[in-house]
Amino acid sequence: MGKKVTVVGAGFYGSTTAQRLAEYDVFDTVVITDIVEGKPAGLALDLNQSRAIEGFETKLVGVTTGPNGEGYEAIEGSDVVVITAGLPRKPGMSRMDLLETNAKIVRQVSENVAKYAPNAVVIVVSNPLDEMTALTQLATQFPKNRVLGQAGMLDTARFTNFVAEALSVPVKSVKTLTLGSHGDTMVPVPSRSTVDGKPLREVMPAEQIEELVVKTRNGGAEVVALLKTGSAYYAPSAAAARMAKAVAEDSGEVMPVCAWVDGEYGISGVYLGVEAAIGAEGVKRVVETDLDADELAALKEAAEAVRAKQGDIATM
Ligand SMILES: NC(=O)C1=CN([C@@H]2O[C@H](COP(=O)(O)OP(=O)(O)OC[C@H]3O[C@@H](n4cnc5c(N)ncnc54)[C@H](O)[C@@H]3O)[C@@H](O)[C@H]2O)C=CC1
Ligand SMILES: CC(=O)C(=O)O
Repeated sequence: MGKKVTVVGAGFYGSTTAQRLAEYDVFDTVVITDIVEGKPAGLALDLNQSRAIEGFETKLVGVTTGPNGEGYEAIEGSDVVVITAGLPRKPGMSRMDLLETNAKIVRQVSENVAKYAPNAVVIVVSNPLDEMTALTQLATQFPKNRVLGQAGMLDTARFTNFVAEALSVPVKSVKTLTLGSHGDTMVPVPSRSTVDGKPLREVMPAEQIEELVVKTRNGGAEVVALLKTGSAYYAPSAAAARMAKAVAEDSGEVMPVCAWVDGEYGISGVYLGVEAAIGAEGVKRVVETDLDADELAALKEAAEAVRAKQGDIATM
């Protein structure tokens, strides 16, 4: 049977994710849902009309859902569900300021996903990301490997871009890594970063690396401050779409994602940004990498910060 993916939320993140997923042409169907009357259907109509130009066969279906789960039958049989529903930040807001509002939205969406797409892998993007990923697992009661969050790919892509720009080298020649939370305790990992295979620390002074680490942590806020009306979506949707593709193709590709950590790095019982192999079952395995002592300490600190918040969301 053909593959099916659902994108919940037809805002900036959801619509660009749906477009990327359709253009990959690896799914038979992309369903896009929102609570706004007509918007998902309009987006699907528009995207379907681009098929003849872009040359993809994937069919898009847009559905408006109601407060009591009306319309959710459309997501039945989804192999993957990407949850983008929720408010984005405005200038001056932290991701954590979205916690209570988005928790209500994500819980309602998750309960319907559990009911109508009980076998799906769920990729969460709504903020605050680490907490919303934990909440989705709680509300769906899906196995922990089948619920993961998108953040690390985006944060890593930002770090890579900043290094490439600073050194005026092709993006392709740069490899970086970012772990930890999608927030203040994000952990960019210079020790695992290279330029043309050479350690980043050999080609860039320590102070400049530190500047780019800080710029990476503020990567999302910098875009919010410029856009003023919402948050980033081109790079974020590229990351979520790649994760959904890896699930559909059962590729086993290793990506930085928010995954359930159970003993890796000496950390247990928390959703955290780590590298993981992604496939049909979601997270196939968490992949540990060597970290410097200070990077490992920062990752443990991130785990404790996220754990404290993930406790609160159980009651939201
Ligand atoms: N994890 C990450 O790296 C990133 C996360 N985000 C987060 O993604 C979320 C979406 O961002 P945008 O698309 O830019 O916002 P947006 O405001 O453009 O779209 C959000 C959409 O969610 C819809 N929605 C609200 N309640 C819903 C429900 N119960 N069911 C279905 N749809 C519902 C709204 O009607 C709206 O169309 C935000 O929480 C944002 O902070 C954004 C960028 C990066
Ligand atoms: C919005 C958000 O989380 C980001 O751009 O990183």
